[in-house]
Amino acid sequence: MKINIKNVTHRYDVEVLKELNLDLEGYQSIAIIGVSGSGKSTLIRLLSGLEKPSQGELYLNSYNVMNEDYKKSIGFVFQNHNLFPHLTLKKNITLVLEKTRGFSKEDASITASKYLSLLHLEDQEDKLPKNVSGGQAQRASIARALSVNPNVIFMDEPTSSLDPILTHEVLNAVKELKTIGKDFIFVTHEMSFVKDFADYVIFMHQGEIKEMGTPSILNTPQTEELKLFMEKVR
Ligand SMILES: Nc1ncnc2c1ncn2[C@@H]1O[C@H](COP(=O)(O)OP(=O)(O)OP(=O)(O)O)[C@@H](O)[C@H]1O
Repeated sequence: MKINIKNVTHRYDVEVLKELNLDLEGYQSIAIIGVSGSGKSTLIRLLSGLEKPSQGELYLNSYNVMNEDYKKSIGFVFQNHNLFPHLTLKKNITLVLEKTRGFSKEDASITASKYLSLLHLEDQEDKLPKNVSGGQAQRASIARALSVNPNVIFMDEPTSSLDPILTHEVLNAVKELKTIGKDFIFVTHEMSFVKDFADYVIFMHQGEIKEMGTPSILNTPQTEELKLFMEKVR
């Protein structure tokens, strides 16, 4: 994928991203890491077009991310699964496909089953979110994000609400998606997942990109901030 960030500043009550510039091309799976409050979620929300920057512009694959066509070409997985509680896992997907993508009932059903199976949920599709594990619900929300056939999938700490076993289960399922030909941009605190899945890493610190490069930067930090971060997460 190709990312171009031009002079982006974002503020809520204070400035959380500061004059960010970035030009990247040729990576398929980009991890954004950093301590809590460093601006990772803000950056991924801006890149996905969920929020508009206070200043500056962001482009993904040459689309301005505020473009409505762009927004239809991406999928987003939130920290919590965000499924409709009153709908089964399968209905959570078919509803989106029918209402926002114009799928017929039959096509929506076939597509939902296909992606639920890909995430190993074929025997759970008729259950409500409250009747499956947190890991299964999060896998269903990944299936939902994939079902609209996006070019890029964003994941904002998809395992932050899960225990270590469920985290492992969800991340293993994501690793299996490496070969499906999609691009991924994700925030995570799981460094082993970064090493296994990412082909590029962006390390944020206090609203700035402090270091970036292939995952090997994690083994040889050049800045004191990344060195300290790696000591904390190890
Ligand atoms: N909607 C908001 N309103 C006001 N301040 C916000 C909002 N969202 C984030 N912030 C602030 O912006 C800063 C960066 O937050 P952000 O969520 O991007 O960091 P993060 O690195 O993703 O943190 P975490 O790992 O805890 O999710 C923090 O100081 C946070 O309190």
